[in-house]
Amino acid sequence: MTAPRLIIPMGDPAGIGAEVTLKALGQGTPFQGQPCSITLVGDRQLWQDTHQQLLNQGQIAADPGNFPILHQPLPSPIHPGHPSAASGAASFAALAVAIDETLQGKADAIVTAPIAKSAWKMAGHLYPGQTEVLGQRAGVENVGMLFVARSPHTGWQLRTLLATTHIPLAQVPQTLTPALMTQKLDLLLQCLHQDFGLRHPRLAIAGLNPHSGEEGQLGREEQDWLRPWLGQMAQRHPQAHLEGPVPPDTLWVQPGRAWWEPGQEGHDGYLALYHDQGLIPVKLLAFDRAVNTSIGLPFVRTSPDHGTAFDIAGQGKASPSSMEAAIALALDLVHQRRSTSP
Ligand SMILES: NC(=O)C1=CN([C@@H]2O[C@H](COP(=O)(O)OP(=O)(O)OC[C@H]3O[C@@H](n4cnc5c(N)ncnc54)[C@H](O)[C@@H]3O)[C@@H](O)[C@H]2O)C=CC1
Ligand SMILES: NCC(=O)COP(=O)(O)O
Repeated sequence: MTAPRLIIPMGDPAGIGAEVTLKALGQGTPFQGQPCSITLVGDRQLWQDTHQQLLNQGQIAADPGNFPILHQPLPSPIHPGHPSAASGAASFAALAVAIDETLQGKADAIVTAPIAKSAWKMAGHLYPGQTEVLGQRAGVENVGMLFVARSPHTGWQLRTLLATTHIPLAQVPQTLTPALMTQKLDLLLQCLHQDFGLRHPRLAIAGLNPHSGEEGQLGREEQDWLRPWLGQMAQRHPQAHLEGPVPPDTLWVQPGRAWWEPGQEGHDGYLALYHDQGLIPVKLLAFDRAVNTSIGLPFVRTSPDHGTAFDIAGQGKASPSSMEAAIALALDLVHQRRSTSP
């Protein structure tokens, strides 16, 4: 069996993508003792300049010269911390190359460095994020945004799927429908089985309103359709244990305990109804180690949970820990899928 082949597009060249990637790769490969091959995508000179700058600061960073680089020249000069149409065009092109290579069977997993959606817009690429581009190019409509983080204190793994992602808050109630929720729940259960080996998972599903609506006094979605929908889902998935709609504030008490206190149990997965409902607890607990994973794709895709960090770009201050976790999880998922594929 060949070692997993990972491909890493640089992300926004005005951000911290190259820095966290080279720091995470440290001495090169194998990665944390695991054999793998890594291909970098992006402007060769920028990879090399980033390496040189980190070396000048006495930091540990892998030499990009030790990896194959699929060179994507910058359309015009980039200034760290300043996203532009050029930086957006470059990050979009690098992602497109990584997807093409993977769909052609030349890589097993894509580990994306962060892009800026605003820079994509400046470059004329009107996508809410990388997830949608990955789904479209892979021909998959139902892609899920799952955040995965392992507690360094207890070893417990937090897994949170977002039912809706990059839409304005005001659009959340009308976007959430029983059909969408069914798609996302099916996807989460399939992923927990395929990628994490969990056949009988315990899941908690968030409510939308304070106190899950308090019998309609604080919002009606729970009683109008979320509760009946959950009843149907319990019949559709008798192998799983589904709880909800859990009041969205108290939902996160138990994962907090499971994260910090040995012996505490959390659920195997959480279904949050919108971006910040799921990501505020994820980032509060695990900003330094959570991984954004796209589920439903025909290949593995992971990414650090943070963004481009333009405020510290080019300064050598960025922490590589979430990128390290993203690379490690990509390797785990490739191994897991290989072991379960027929
Ligand atoms: N996976 C992706 O491609 C993601 C991209 N973004 C994009 O990133 C851009 C900036 O978003 P923000 O909300 O400002 O989030 P951000 O994560 O880039 O920055 C938030 C704060 O965390 C700090 N930070 C982020 N990563 C860090 C690291 N590795 N080490 C040390 N400090 C770090 C930053 O300096 C900043 O103070 C936006 O354009 C957004 O669309 C945001 C999240 C994920
Ligand atoms: N908040 C998560 C995020 O912005 C990542 O989005 P994507 O680019 O991975 O779709």
